Amino acid sequence: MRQELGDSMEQTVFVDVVLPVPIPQLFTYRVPRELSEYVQVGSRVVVEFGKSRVLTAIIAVVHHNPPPKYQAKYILELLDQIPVVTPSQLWLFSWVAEYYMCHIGEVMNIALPAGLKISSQSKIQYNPDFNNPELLSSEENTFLEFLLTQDSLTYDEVGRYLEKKDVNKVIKDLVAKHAIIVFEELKYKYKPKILKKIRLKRVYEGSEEVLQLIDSLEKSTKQQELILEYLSHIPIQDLPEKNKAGVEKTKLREAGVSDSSLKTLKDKGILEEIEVVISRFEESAGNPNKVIELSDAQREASNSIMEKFQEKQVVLFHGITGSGKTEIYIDLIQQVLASGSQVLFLLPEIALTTQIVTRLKRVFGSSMAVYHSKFSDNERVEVWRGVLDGTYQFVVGVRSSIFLPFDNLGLIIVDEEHESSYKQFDPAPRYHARDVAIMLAIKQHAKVLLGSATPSIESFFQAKANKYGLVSLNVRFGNAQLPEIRLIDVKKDRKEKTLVKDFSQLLLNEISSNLQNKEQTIIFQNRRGYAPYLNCQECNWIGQCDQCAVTLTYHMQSQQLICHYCGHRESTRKTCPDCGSTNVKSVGVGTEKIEDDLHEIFPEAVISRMDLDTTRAKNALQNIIGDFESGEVDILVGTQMISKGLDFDRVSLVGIYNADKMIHFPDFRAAERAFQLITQVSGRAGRREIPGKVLIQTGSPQNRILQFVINNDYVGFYESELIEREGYSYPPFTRIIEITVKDVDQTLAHQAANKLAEALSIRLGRERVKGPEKALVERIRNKFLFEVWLKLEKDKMNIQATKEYLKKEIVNLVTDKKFKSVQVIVNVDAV
Ligand SMILES: Nc1ncnc2c1ncn2[C@@H]1O[C@H](COP(=O)(O)OP(=O)(O)OP(=O)(O)O)[C@@H](O)[C@H]1O
Ligand SMILES: [Zn+2]
Repeated sequence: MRQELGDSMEQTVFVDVVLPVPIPQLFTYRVPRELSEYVQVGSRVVVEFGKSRVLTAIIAVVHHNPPPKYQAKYILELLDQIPVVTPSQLWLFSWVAEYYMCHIGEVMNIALPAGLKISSQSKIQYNPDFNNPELLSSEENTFLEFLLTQDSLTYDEVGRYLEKKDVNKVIKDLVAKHAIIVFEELKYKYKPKILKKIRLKRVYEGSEEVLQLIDSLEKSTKQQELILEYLSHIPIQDLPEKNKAGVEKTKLREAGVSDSSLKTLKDKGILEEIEVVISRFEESAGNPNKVIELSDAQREASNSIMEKFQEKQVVLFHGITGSGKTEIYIDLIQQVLASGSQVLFLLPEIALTTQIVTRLKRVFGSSMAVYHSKFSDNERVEVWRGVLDGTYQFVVGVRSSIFLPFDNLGLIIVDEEHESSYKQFDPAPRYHARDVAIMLAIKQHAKVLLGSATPSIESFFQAKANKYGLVSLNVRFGNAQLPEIRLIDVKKDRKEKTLVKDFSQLLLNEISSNLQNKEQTIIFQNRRGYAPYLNCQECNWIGQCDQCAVTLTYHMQSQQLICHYCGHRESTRKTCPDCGSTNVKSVGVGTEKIEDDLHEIFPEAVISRMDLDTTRAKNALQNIIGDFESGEVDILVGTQMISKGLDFDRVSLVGIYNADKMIHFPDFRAAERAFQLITQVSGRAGRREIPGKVLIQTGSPQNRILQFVINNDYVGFYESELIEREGYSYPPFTRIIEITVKDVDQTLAHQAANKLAEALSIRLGRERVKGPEKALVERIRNKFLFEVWLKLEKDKMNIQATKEYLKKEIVNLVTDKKFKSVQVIVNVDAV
């Protein structure tokens, strides 16, 4: 907060600011006297950083102490009279930085929408003092002549003029010859949305005046028509005060009004044009008081959640698929909003673009804001400001919405709390939104509701330990029953040669009878593309990414081989690059191939596909879901995207094409993930009157996880998984810090990782330090990756002290000349 200045008003004011860059400390700047009264914590300032960068920073402290070690520069500009970042946010940013071992500037960078960070761009200008034209080459001369005709040019514009990609050298030379000047121009990123409107000048507002005006235009039919058209929108004869708001220009145009008559009437001083700033979000006709009738079981669950909140900050709500968790959330949200507090509802990325938002909008209308990565920066800025000024008391958003400027939260709901997409992988901060939400709630004395049909092992553990309240809902809403789940032994079918394109007869029969009954089917395969790889049948060549240690995935539609790690693409090959054979085949199965095979087997069926490849465009996902909802599509093939909280009426069959990859994945969380994913996908079946069936194709029907899945036994799964976790010291018994050491030189990366692991084990003990080992994908974008894992027992280790020690050891490593090029990445609570 701003400190009292008392009678020392003459003293120079300094501010310590957070800069959106990875540096460990705050920087001090000096405030020009004319601004010193206005600087406040949480306001943005524009400052120069380094020699040529201009950045937006946030004021964290206002004081009178000049920095001891350097001469403070002046702030260049103060952007806000009213702070855009709250004290609670600044606190959260530094908590996140500390906990996830990154810099506060990196948190700020992720938290603030780009539209709130003005940036600078370099431009060049002719130097008016230049008088050595003999120094210039003829090319430079021509360019300078062109520059003289322009005010200034951006680097891009220079590139376009010179038809060169890299103009740095050209510019550097010209600067050295003092022929041009480089300067920074600030670009404001946020642009308000402007609506152009037309209205009558005030003198015509009265009914007498209007009538006279119409009469006076007797001879100019077009102009008279325009006035009459205007009056049809705004009957100022009856309501003169309506004139003030005017009519949208586009509305008049739609009615056939020409620009020329508009211009004439403007020139004559009869009409005027005004611009108003409007919201980017449509006013939707919500009915804020829509009453939900909860079923008895739902009402009981809702009451029980409220009761548990009396004692516990966090409640875990374990409600099976289709139990109607959303309706219960709505009930709770209404109660909290009515008490005057803010509510944040977190959803995983995919779930958010879809049905649930529509359902919430219907209840909460335009008082609810949505915060999403497919929104433009401008839209994000409007949500940010709307939360600040109280327009939005309720926000539904993805993980980054925990950074919005709330100051009075009453409830945070984390739906599908088990979802790993709540954890950010790259770049830093590598935070887990669920865990940050709990910290935020503690800070603001709010409650947290974690909801899932398949809770994370961590959360269920906390609930069992009585740290969180636990509420369970074990019946589906209405008359719906949980689906019947059966395993199909594909090994047996393969031996008996009854598989058709790797589909079992049983699954095909069920799909076929579903088609006859006009019921819908979902087929799940957790692999996109056509086939995992291309393989030469003669010499065994396999298509690999040049830069990453992975096979390239074959995509048939685009006829490309694509690396799913770095995005590298190349066109497919008909012949083997090694031996020249034409016997090159695709091996393995992705969603694109399944769609293709099903087309062949069921030519009459309408089939659609939902994966990363088909949903890139802005509305693609909605369209796929819409077509499936409306019943136009018979079979939907998809990756894990189809498991995310979708609610369809007529799905009576879910087929899981191959469960084996999921259950045999080499990762301590593989079992948990597989159980969650298969249960969630299965949960899309039979959500209404029609009972659902789930068929799972597998080579390991005896597998522990699958046995729990078919019995719908979450608690059994949890208990068995917990034994495994305890045996191997994995979370929830430990915290895991994953350290990745990267370098283009494999040996160097390995040596560096070894050195770090050695240093860490001296203090922590060998048994707490695992590795270094090659990462699962050992090379990405030409860098070799080695991982060191710290397993820190929660009850024995001082995590804070360990982190400090780790920081120190990393600094030791990277300041060693030998390892100068090595990059170290720390991921706290890696998942
Ligand atoms: N009280 C209610 N009144 C009317 N319809 C309801 C009610 N409760 C639930 N439903 C309907 O039942 C269906 C399932 O509810 P919902 O999608 O909220 O389940 P869920 O618990 O979120 O399941 P999942 O975890 O599988 O996503 C929805 O279509 C929902 O509209
Ligand atoms: Zn690659």
